[in-house]
Amino acid sequence: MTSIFEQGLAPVDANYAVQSPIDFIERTASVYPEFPSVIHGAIRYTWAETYERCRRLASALAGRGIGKGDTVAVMLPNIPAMVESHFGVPMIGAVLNTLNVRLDAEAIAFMLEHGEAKAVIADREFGEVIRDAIRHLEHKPLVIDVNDPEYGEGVQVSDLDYEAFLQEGDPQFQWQFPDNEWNAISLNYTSGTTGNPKGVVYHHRGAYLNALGNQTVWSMGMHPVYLWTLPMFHCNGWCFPWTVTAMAGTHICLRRVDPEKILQLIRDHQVTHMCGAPIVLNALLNAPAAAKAGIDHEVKSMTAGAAPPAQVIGAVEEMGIQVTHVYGLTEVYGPVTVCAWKSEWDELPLDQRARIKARQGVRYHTLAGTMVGDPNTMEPVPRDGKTIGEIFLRGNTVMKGYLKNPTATEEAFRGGWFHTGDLAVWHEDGYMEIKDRLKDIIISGGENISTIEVEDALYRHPAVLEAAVVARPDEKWGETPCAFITLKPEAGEVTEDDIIAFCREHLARFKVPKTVVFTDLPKTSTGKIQKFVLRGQAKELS
Ligand SMILES: Nc1ncnc2c1ncn2[C@@H]1O[C@H](COP(=O)(O)OP(=O)(O)OP(=O)(O)O)[C@@H](O)[C@H]1O
Repeated sequence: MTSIFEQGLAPVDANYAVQSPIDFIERTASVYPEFPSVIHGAIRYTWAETYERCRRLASALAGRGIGKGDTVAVMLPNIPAMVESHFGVPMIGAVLNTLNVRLDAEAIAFMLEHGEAKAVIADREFGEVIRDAIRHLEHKPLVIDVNDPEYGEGVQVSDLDYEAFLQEGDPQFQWQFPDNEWNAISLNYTSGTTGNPKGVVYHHRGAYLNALGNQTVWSMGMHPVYLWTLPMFHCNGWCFPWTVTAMAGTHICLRRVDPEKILQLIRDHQVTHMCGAPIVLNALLNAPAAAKAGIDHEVKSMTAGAAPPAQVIGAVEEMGIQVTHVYGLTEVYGPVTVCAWKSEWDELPLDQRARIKARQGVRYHTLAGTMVGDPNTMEPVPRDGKTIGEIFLRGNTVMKGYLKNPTATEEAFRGGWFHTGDLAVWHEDGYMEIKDRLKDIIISGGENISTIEVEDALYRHPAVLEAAVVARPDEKWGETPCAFITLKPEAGEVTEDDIIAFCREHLARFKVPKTVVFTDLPKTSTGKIQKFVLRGQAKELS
């Protein structure tokens, strides 16, 4: 007897195809050609037009000798050219390197050189930086200038205009599927909250899976109206350029995060979905009441990038915006776990619901496994909601590795898991809850203090707009919590003592900040608070 496994049913062309998210645009453009694809101010495209523009881009790049395995860098805000790059570049087997638009010329030059970019597509807003960066390069890439009519300023980066470049391309270009789904689709440098950028390489299969994973965990139906409040340069917009296209949705472009503009676009276009760091949600909450008025349709938001304080989740939901809380990193294509919601929690009071939702949750369907474990023994911690361990992830939506950095790659994958550097507890129901990043946790008198827990308490203070807590070196305790706080404009007089007294009511005594600094908080381009900058400031205080 031979088993079914031994019947020689090998994969053949008829039953085994490469998985790539560029496939989605062909389907959407052929099924829904007249549906709106991209809206940017006065610019409106249909899916037939967007598909044509992507094919032109692919063809024009190929015409300039760019092809399989070459890197094409883009320095773009969330505009149509950015959506088009997510398809046009990989259509020729090239690798899309989305650059962080907040970086300076030196950092950009490093990335262009390290990633060996053959072409750069750049918006004039960043013209000066790109010009400076390219001056430093030995091998000059082809530079394409994007003159966005919605911007109309900036510095021209080359004589080759993006629209003219598209005209060089064939709108019916017969693009090729990758011959292997393990081929690289994109290169994303880590955003540098830790200061050391590493080139994270994604493959077609992972991008395809995470794009569909997003749709599944969010129960996203057909034709979402998706507002680009998350930078597409960050983990390829968490794979949403591909998700929204798969669902024949409309990409609503947005050059910069401006709460009043966001609220206006939500109203004008009846936006159904948007993503962003908790700080973006907080900014919407604190927008003027008039700007918030008149939104009466259902809006869904997905948040990650930092721990959303329960207070922020509760207040946003009260405002009528439903929150889905996800967690991930650049190394795993954006979000890969979700606080999967259960209807039995619907009846709980808002505050309790928000606390449950503040947990980072369980794996996406498209991720193989999560574990909270001891980083030395790699043994899982007990599911008691108390023991802290590191979060480990594994599966098809973990990066290929770091570009030209085998040591860091090996280290990151040690023991068969991807090491996140995030510390969490595991609850009895299998949901993870982050307590801190390994490098952020405060150790005071031998006790661990979760900066997230202290921040959560601070956000409950009615005068606090934003808060971040870091370790301040201390002779007696080793470290003590130091709180940096931005007050709401209408807060009035609030003192260090007021904040400390408030924290005493909500936290164990050893967790209460010993120092409070009122200031503006330094942030990354994705809206994350740069704790390493604050740690430096806290050190100086000592
Ligand atoms: N839902 C979440 N809750 C708490 N923290 C989160 C959540 N989502 C993401 N994070 C934090 O963001 C980190 C991933 O961020 P990202 O990959 O953008 O890198 P970065 O921190 O901005 O830059 P770098 O890795 O260079 O320091 C996670 O490791 C985690 O610490």
